Amino acid sequence: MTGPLVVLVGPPGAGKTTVGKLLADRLGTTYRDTDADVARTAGKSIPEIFINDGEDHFRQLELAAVTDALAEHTGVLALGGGAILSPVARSLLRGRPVVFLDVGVNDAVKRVGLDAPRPLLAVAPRQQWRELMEKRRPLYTEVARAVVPTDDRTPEAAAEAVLDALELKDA
Ligand SMILES: Nc1ncnc2c1ncn2[C@@H]1O[C@H](COP(=O)(O)OP(=O)(O)OP(=O)(O)O)[C@@H](O)[C@H]1O
Ligand SMILES: O=C(O)C1=C[C@@H](O)[C@@H](O)[C@H](O)C1
Ligand SMILES: [Mg+2]
Repeated sequence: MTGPLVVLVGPPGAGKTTVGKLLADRLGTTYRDTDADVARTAGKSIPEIFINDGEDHFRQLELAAVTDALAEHTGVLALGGGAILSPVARSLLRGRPVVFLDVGVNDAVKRVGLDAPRPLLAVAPRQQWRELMEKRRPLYTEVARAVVPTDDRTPEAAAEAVLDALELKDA
């Protein structure tokens, strides 16, 4: 099956974007992010899509972006945190080199607090993050070939662990 060399999944704050870019550099390949694809297609930011058009519309755009990226991209691909909610997306991920970047609530909330606004964590980040993970952990685990914990790990160390897990060290 052709397609991405690495697909990263995981909740907001897991470091998919940060680690994905490091991995692409390490592998001498390109990085693609379905969140960026969706924002480009819609011509607005993700928070704006959530506010103006609603989450359901965002999820439709996201599934189209995931489908296209899996068909076209051969480098490192980071999926939006909620992309795995779609059963269609999960079935498209079968047999792919998917890594679940895991993170606990403490590190995740610390990290997302430093970064761009996440619409799903805007009100009560800790509680919303926990609820989201309760529902999603089984889905991230289901699609993943490997799980890489990122708590107390730098993005560089997490990228190394992904290469080890997928046996891409000599790639
Ligand atoms: N292992 C890490 N240790 C410390 N900080 C990190 C780590 N990974 C990412 N970060 C920081 O956490 C923030 C969120 O990271 P990033 O945007 O890569 O997460 P994401 O998984 O792509 O989130 P989203 O699902 O919202 O796209 C950034 O400020 C980033 O610099
Ligand atoms: O976890 C989620 O549902 C999301 C994560 C981000 O990557 C974006 O796709 C958006 O903010 C929704
Ligand atoms: Mg990201």
